[in-house]
Amino acid sequence: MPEKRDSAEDRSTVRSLLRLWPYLRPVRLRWGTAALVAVVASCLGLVIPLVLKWIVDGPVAARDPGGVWLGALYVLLLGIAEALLFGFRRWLVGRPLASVEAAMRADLYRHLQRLPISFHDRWASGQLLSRGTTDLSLLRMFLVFPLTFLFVNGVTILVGYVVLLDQQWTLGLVLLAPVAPLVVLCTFFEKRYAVVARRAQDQVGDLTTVVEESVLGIRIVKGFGRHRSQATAFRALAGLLRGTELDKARLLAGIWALITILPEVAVGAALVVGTVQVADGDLSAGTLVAFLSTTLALRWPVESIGFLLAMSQEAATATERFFEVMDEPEEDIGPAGTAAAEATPRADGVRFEGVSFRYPDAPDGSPPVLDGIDLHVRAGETLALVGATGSGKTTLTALVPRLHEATGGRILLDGEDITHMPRERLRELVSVAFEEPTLFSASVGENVLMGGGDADAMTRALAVAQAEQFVAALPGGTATQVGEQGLSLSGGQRQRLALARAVVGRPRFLVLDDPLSALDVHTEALVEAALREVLRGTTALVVAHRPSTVLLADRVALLSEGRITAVGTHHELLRDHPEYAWLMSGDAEDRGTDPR
Ligand SMILES: Nc1ncnc2c1ncn2[C@@H]1O[C@H](COP(=O)(O)OP(=O)(O)OP(=O)(O)O)[C@@H](O)[C@H]1O
Repeated sequence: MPEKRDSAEDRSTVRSLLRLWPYLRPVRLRWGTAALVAVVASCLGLVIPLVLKWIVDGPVAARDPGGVWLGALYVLLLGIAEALLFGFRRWLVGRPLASVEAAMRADLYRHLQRLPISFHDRWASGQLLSRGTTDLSLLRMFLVFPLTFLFVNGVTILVGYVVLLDQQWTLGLVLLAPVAPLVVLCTFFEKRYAVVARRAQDQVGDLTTVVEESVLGIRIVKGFGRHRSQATAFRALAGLLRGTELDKARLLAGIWALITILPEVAVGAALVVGTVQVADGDLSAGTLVAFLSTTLALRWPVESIGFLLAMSQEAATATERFFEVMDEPEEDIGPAGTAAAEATPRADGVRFEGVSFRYPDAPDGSPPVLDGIDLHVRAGETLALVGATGSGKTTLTALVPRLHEATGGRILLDGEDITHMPRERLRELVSVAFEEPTLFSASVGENVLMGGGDADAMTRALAVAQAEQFVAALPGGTATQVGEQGLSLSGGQRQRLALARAVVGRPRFLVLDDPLSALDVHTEALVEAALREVLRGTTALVVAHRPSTVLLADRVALLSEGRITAVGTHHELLRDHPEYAWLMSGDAEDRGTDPR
């Protein structure tokens, strides 16, 4: 994962949280009303001690039972009003804040779809998953509770202290004594907690990655009997996370203890001073009762500050982690408008002119994967790309739909530079199928129609990919659910559906990265015969490892160490280029070594 860890000090908690404002803005009225309702409810709690003072100094002193009952009724009504108002607050914010979380999640998902492949190459999927789930849930909890209560409790404490100072300023000052040390301690705590909270949230991401990999790779894990080592790796990470969570708990326990003990000591001192004052006749018993009840009413607002700060810190970290992804630049969508699409370009096929490419995360000084590629795939032609493993074939094909950006040179489709085309149009023109076919949790039909076209086109495409028969035999035909949540298909069946998806929209340009590798030779021959029909009007670049696939092509280009070293027909290359002959001989697969 590329992001900085333990970087919570880079940005203050408040500055991090302020970035949530655009999401909060639509619900600001409701949130503001809810906060006001909570302040009123909380301050109602401070009226109760004043009623107690009235009861003690009034009806109790005058031995008037009717007055005491009346006072008790006031206290009961105040309590009920406080509870109702808090309930109302919850109702006001519950739904709007859930929609804030939903909006953030939708934005994150949309953004992830638009980030370049190089971003996804760099980031572990578990880190992205944890940001979209755990972090956003943390943020919703923060918006519902700590954000409101830091404000509400702050106002309550302020009002409470004004009431206390008003009742007896000397006792009030005794209670205020711990405020300064507490502010210093809280600041120190917040800094330490920020670092640990960040570490914990990153570790949750790492753990998610391990779980995800183990689930996706369960066949390998079982096949190689690696469940013990996977479990060990999982336990190690879980142990790390447990340690970090314990660090958090220790810090929280420490600050909670201080936040509880210091004010309690001050209350004890105020009680002693107050009792002496009552004994000296300087203070009424009712005032002392009211004073101490107010202090008790302030206990929760004061004690809660510790964990409210902790939750705010976690929310700030979650916000940082959310915006680390959101701040990543999206792929540029290319020039706006469709003017270029309307001007009918000359049919020129695909041209690579001096194209070079180096992966952004390649080590410094390493040679580029592709270097000065000049290649012309004529309009309507099928060109096979052959090369040793690791020679850059997949990389070259990925440059055509701009899954990666060429770092030098240019690629022209029918004479038009692909960087001058809107990306959407480019991807309409170019269709792709990869050796590793990915199917989504959707029906067979939906998977195929991702490539465009209609029901008739799908029937044709399934026929080309020789998938008609097995699809018809599926329990629900093309409506059968496949992918992770659905029926499991064989590798060859998946490849054929991926191929159908690539050809269904009858694209002008087709890029196939060894899409028939999992088929038996008979099925491959049938697919190729049908593909030849499709490819007649299409310019195609096909990565090939086997002579049977190469025979599908009009010409062949040999890629060697990132350069095109020969172009010609299969037979010309077989005759003139030992490396090609070696690659096609089958010995290459058997020996796994290069003839050079
Ligand atoms: N995301 C990446 N980051 C850095 N280097 C990469 C990345 N993907 C591939 N490479 C490197 O680029 C080189 C070419 O890889 P590529 O997948 O294009 O080869 P290939 O010819 O398609 O191989 P194969 O026939 O085995 O599929 C390899 O050395 C590989 O290690």
